[in-house]
Amino acid sequence: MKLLSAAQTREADAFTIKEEGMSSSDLMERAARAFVGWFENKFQPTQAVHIFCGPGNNGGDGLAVARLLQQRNYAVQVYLVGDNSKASADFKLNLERLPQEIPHQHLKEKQDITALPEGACVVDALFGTGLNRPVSGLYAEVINSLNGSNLTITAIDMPSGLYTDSQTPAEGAIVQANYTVSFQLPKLAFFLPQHEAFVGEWHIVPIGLSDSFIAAVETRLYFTTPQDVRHLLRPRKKFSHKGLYGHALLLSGGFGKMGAAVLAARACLRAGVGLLTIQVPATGYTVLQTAVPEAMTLADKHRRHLSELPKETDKFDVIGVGPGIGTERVTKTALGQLLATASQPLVVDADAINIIGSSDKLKGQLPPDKVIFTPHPKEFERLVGKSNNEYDRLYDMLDFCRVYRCYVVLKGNNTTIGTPDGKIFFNTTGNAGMATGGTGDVLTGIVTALVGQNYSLEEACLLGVYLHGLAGDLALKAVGEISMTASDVIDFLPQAFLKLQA
Ligand SMILES: NC(=O)C1=CN([C@@H]2O[C@H](COP(=O)(O)OP(=O)(O)OC[C@H]3O[C@@H](n4cnc5c(N)ncnc54)[C@H](OP(=O)(O)O)[C@@H]3O)[C@@H](O)[C@H]2O)[C@@H](O)CC1
Ligand SMILES: Nc1ncnc2c1ncn2[C@@H]1O[C@H](COP(=O)(O)OP(=O)(O)O)[C@@H](O)[C@H]1O
Ligand SMILES: [K+]
Repeated sequence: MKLLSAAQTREADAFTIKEEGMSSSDLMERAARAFVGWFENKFQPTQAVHIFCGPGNNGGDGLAVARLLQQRNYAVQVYLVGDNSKASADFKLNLERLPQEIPHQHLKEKQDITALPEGACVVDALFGTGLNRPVSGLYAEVINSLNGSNLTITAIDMPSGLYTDSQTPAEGAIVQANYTVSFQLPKLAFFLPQHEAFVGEWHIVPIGLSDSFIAAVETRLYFTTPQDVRHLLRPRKKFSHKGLYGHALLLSGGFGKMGAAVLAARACLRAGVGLLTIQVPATGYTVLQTAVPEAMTLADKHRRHLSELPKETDKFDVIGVGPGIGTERVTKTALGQLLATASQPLVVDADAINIIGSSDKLKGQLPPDKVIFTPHPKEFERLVGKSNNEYDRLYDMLDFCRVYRCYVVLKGNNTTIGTPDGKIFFNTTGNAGMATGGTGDVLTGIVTALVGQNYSLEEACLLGVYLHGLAGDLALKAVGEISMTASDVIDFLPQAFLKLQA
């Protein structure tokens, strides 16, 4: 699904209003109803609701929400913050519609801010996607007092003060919401870890924005939904044989890190590869033969480190390289040979990223349109460099993808995939239980398997990352986030495939 900028969201609102022949206040009413539908499921009418409204349409939403909640027997109190003389037309309309029984108070200066009762629910309707400068003055005072209140805050559309799609200047006050209930589509800001404390848990409520507008609008930003990836999965043909599902080679493992090779290999097999060969340092030979009997194992001549490529590398359809390999000189040399000679796609992870990141020569040898990097944030920094903030990191990632014509899978809570043609996809599966050693090796195995099965590199990234997170989400239900291990993620991979196919 596409992500829209704040400006595109405004255009989508305007287009929808025109297309459906309704007024902007009708759309606002729809938005308020959608918000209230979510709110009712979350909070009981026994809780007092304090709604803080700014001067624009976000404040207008807040006023409409106040009216609808009061109809549903919530005890509502409204605060009109700042100077409302220049308020938006739909704000004014909804202020007129506000029933007299709902107490409302103007907050015009700092002294007007009072403490809220314990247990109250706060609704933040100060600013939404129309925010156009950092929040200061009275609005900042209100925001700071809400943030200090320890009350549960639910933001309408956006946590007030946070820019929708660009870096918020450091001096601006930002609401720290527990929940953000946003209209129709998530906003770019929700996907950046630096905003966790502001956005809280985000939810989307549909408001019927024009499908045709969204289909036509140009963007390079996407988030992955089950619908987006489901259709990518290809069923197996009845008369097919293992030769049709690719022969993958994994170059992985090192002394003390043979487990990385085991995890990547097991995941690779569970993700449907036809044949798998693993090359490990000689001491790992028995480990791999025992732990992964389905795979063929080659022993490197070096006991502790990878130091050579197999004799016939051409026969493999894909090569996954990196988990557990270390950064010894012999390994660097072998990796250099691989980059210089590989004819097939490469999935590059862990220390293979670190080695390439530290050498401009190796970067210069990257074969175009053939490499997928799967760095975690530290490895990303070593490969691409340090960015000023997480927006810049997205642009730096795209630059890197464009210059080297490669794919980058930046791992994290919303793993972010960059493509050489300038697209960015945010994944939506996965959980903090996966923050444990070895889960990245599992991803390498999965993506390698998918490339081996002839999925395009973009498809393999999207599908692999989605399935990896989904397996983690299914594991979460069975073992919880604290006990989850990388092996659990592999164990739930079959169910993840089944769920996506269902
Ligand atoms: N369009 C639609 O039909 C629908 C829209 N919807 C809702 O509308 C929201 C967008 O509404 P919006 O565009 O009116 O902007 P909004 O976020 O309320 O802020 C603008 C106001 O704030 C002011 N202002 C800005 N920054 C400021 C600052 N730092 N400090 C102080 N003031 C500041 C700015 O004033 P000015 O810049 O003129 O001083 C202006 O008055 C969207 O998030 C969703 O909730 C839904 O109802 C669905 C239908
Ligand atoms: N908080 C989180 N939410 C969702 N996924 C996470 C979280 N933390 C880690 N993960 C996932 O777990 C994997 C960790 O990879 P990585 O750091 O390379 O681990 P390792 O090197 O131990 O294998 C990545 O795919 C990442 O997306
Ligand atoms: K808001």
